[in-house]
Amino acid sequence: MAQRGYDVVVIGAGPVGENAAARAVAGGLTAALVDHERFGGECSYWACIPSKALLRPGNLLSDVQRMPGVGDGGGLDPAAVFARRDAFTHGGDDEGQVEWVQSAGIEPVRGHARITGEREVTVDGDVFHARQAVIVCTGSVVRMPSVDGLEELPGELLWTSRDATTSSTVPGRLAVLGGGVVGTEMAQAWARLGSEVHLFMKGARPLPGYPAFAGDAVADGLRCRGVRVYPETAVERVSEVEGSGSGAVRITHGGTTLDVDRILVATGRRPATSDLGLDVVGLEPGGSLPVDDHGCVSGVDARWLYAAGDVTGRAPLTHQGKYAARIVGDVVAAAALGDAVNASPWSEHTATADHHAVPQVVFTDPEVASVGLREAAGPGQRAVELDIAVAGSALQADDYQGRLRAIVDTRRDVLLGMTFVGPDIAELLHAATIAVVGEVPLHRLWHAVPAFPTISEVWLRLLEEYGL
Ligand SMILES: Cc1cc2nc3c(=O)[nH]c(=O)nc-3n(C[C@H](O)[C@H](O)[C@H](O)COP(=O)(O)OP(=O)(O)OC[C@H]3O[C@@H](n4cnc5c(N)ncnc54)[C@H](O)[C@@H]3O)c2cc1C
Ligand SMILES: NC(=O)c1ccc[n+]([C@@H]2O[C@H](COP(=O)([O-])OP(=O)(O)OC[C@H]3O[C@@H](n4cnc5c(N)ncnc54)[C@H](O)[C@@H]3O)[C@@H](O)[C@H]2O)c1
Repeated sequence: MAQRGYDVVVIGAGPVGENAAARAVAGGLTAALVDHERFGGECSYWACIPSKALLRPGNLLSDVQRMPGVGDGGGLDPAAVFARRDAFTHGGDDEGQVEWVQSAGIEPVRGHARITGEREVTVDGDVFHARQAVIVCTGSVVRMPSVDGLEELPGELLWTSRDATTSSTVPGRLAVLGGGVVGTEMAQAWARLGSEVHLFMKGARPLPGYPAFAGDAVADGLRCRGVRVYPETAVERVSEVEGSGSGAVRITHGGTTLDVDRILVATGRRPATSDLGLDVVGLEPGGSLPVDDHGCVSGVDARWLYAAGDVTGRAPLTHQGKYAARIVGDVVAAAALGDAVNASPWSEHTATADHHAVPQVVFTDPEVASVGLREAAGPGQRAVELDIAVAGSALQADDYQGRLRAIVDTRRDVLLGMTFVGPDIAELLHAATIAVVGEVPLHRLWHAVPAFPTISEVWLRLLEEYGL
């Protein structure tokens, strides 16, 4: 049993853990980074990167099909799409990622980490002492819904997001359970790759956290690609179809049945804390690790336990987790040097954006992009909604359909949130994020003249609609 000492021990080498460790090292500390699976985490091999690699060809094809004069684009070549995806994920090989970790001056450690005491982590028998801090970045894992028969289903028939992002076989018929972000993106991708897709959801439309016009547009887009959308439909039971040979799943809903080849469960995720030793520090295993705005875990004395990313239950997105990681790394480095932690909102040590300006893009066709508030939440807030119908959008695609909603603080004349839906709007989002974070007065935004003819000209229409 070896004993090793570092200033910081980071558990979990996903995008968040890597950034926390790198930032601590840049601040002059030593850091060990432990992972029990692949360096690069969920995002690199089973989530953001492969899912976007699967979606982009289909969305590009839709762009082509909306444009007279460039042919119909043919169809997708699934083998080529899978090969490009596998190039992005290096076929699951994380050696390049480990090399980057080493080049950043971080010590990579492979193994399962558990907290075994104050400032102490044990990895497969070896004890790591963290002089300054332990930072937990263990991410999240799939949450299985309680559907009758799901647990008994043979593994090869049941897909999670890991199968949906890594499969190189196109199922003939695919049922998707859950109309959230994973459900809609993967329904879109696999329909484009050739599957007959059936998308089941509890609510009236997909993407329940978004304005209704966004969910409706995504549902229409999916239907347009042949997806059968089942709103307000509870799947009551699933079972293997007997004698189906290669395997098929029977889905029972509302008194009818449907047979498919695979079922993808996309009903959410839970924090990866069940086997982390949280009980040793008086926390509940399996729950999220609530943190303050400096990333310090609440309910643990002496400020040595920090967390960032999906495990905290804050915004479960790669970019927001990396933002939290940069802050935690800087906070821990400052504390080690005896420097004061700057507790002011919007300071280098405070994750203020988590409360006001979390951006997210759903890469369906149409895309949905939002930051900050999506609904007016009280007095002094006004929702301004309009179609995206400017010269730039008309030139972008024939029959371009898009819409936006802005939430404005009418007392301060600043933007609190923005939601866009439409083809090719993802890159519009950062302008909105800057306006929200910078609290740029709308009368000043009036002078930010959008170039003609771009889709961004909708900003001018928005300000006119607001009354400028
Ligand atoms: C299908 C899908 C698509 C997504 N697409 C996007 C997207 O387009 N954009 C976006 O912003 N977000 C997206 N997300 C969300 C994104 O993947 C997560 O927010 C992100 O991966 C969180 O990073 P993390 O570092 O906190 O956790 P993870 O990436 O999950 O990494 C955690 C790491 O910790 C390791 N670990 C866990 N427990 C231990 C332990 N006890 N000991 C050692 N190691 C441990 C794991 O092996 C893993 O490597 C997507 C998610 C899914 C499922
Ligand atoms: N582009 C992106 O930014 C992106 C892409 C994919 C995932 N992610 C992130 O990953 C996380 C996980 O995504 P997700 O889609 O798994 O979770 P989610 O929480 O976004 O969606 C899950 C959906 O499943 C529904 N649901 C739950 N139980 C159900 C049941 N029994 N039957 C039918 N529907 C049921 C929920 O109502 C919800 O709408 C999210 O936080 C998301 O932000 C982000």
